[in-house]
Amino acid sequence: MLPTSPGVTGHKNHILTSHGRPPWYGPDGRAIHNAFVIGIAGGSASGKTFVAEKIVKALQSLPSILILSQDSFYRKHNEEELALAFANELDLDHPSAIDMEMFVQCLKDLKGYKQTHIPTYSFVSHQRLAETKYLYGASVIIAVEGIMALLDPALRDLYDLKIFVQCDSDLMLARRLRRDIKERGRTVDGVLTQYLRFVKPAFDNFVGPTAKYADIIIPGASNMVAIDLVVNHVRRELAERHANFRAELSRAQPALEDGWDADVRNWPGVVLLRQTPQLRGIHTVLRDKTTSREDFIFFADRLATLVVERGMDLLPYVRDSVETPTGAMARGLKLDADVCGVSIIRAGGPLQAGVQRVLRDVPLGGLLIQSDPSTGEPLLLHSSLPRCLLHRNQASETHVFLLDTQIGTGAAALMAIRVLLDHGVQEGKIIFLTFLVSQQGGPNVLRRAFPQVRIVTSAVDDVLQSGWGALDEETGERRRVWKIVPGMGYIGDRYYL
Ligand SMILES: Nc1ncnc2c1ncn2[C@@H]1O[C@H](COP(=O)(O)OP(=O)(O)O)[C@@H](O)[C@H]1O
Ligand SMILES: O=c1ccn([C@@H]2O[C@H](COP(=O)(O)O)[C@@H](O)[C@H]2O)c(=O)[nH]1
Repeated sequence: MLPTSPGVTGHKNHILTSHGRPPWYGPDGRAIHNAFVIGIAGGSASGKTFVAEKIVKALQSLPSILILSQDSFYRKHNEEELALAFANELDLDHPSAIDMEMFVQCLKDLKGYKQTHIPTYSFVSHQRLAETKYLYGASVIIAVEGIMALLDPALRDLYDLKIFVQCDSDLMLARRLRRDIKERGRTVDGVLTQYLRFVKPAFDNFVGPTAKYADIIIPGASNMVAIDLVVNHVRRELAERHANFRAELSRAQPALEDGWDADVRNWPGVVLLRQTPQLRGIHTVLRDKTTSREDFIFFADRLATLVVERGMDLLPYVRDSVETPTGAMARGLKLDADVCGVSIIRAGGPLQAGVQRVLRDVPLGGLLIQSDPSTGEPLLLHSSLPRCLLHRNQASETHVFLLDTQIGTGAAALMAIRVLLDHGVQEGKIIFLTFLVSQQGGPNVLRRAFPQVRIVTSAVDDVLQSGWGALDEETGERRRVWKIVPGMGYIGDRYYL
């Protein structure tokens, strides 16, 4: 757990997720635009955090909003620097006090929809802490606040909107005195010494002059009107982006490319399980609407094992030899890959259990993706990836079994693959394991966007039918639904209900 006490920066960098994250990529699977970034600079205690929090609060109906604080990027201090800091004699207001390179890199990652790890800094111990904070999915707003947020040109290049909070210096000093004594364990003398020696000169030399880069100057007090203007501007910008995205999606109806075989079964990346009598028998039970829940679970579990076992054949193996109990040597193979499983919740559940039966101690994670009832768009509601995927260098070496029992339109699959790629997983190391795919729709969408992803399926059904679901009592609306025909119905419901 990260410390969330005052004086520690972990509590400042947080993502607020409200209604889920809509697609941040187009039908080709590539990101359409970058996250919208707001840079907020101003003197110490001018009200930067206050402004950032008010903006985020006003925009809370938008998904995935992050406040990123420059305070997290103070450098690690050695013993000598620490002693100076505790004596209020370390200059923490000079630009060199901030690890600007790391700040820029983290912001670049977030703006490009990649995951990142933010350092944590304690104002009480004047030190960078051992913990880092994993951040991912801030697709909409990143309000970057810090005294030097507008100083570095590389940082400025990343902002879509630049704000400077202009505050009277007496007010800043009064606020700082109160805050540093209450939250950062300082004394009146200490705060004043540091202020006169470092904070004020740094403001005059470095911070104040960056106001010229701002698109908008916000007063440090009584600033709700200015904040409202900013919020309206951001809303307009984001609405425009969303409208463009919709237009692009509607233009890109899935269609077979020239030269593609009309039958999904013959596509290079699609591995269809051999249609043996036992497999067909299992399918018959699962497709039968009169099958009891107990039988459904039993046969779904059997099918999951067969699908996962087939997926195992797509992983790399190396030669191995072992001595047998007879004293002879036997040549064989051993698995040569780090593998994890990520299921699309909750229909991926039966396959997740299958992966656990086949690969002992396999790291597992989940992605909760549901469709928006009003637009039909997929929404990423929750992501809990296994630890091996949180760091890019490890993620790039890991094979991922992505698990969902059906691929219909391919919308959830596309989103899940995008999340994995954002974390650095290699496209060719993603193997989608499923019970059933539709001949139209899903595989077509996936092959077009991510041709290296392989799909292992136990069946291909011919029809993908769209229709309207049951009436929602609360909204009075019906949700657009897709079903594979003949299909197996909603496998998650039949398995878990
Ligand atoms: N517009 C405002 N109205 C009232 N109090 C404010 C306002 N802006 C900031 N403050 C108060 O001033 C103090 C310092 O503000 P903060 O936003 O933490 O400064 P900064 O992030 O610039 O260092 C906080 O206690 C905050 O609540
Ligand atoms: O260990 C530290 C690190 C920084 N400071 C002071 O913090 C302010 C910047 O933070 P704001 O939230 O923008 O006020 C800067 O003026 C440093 O002097 C510190 O006191 N101790």
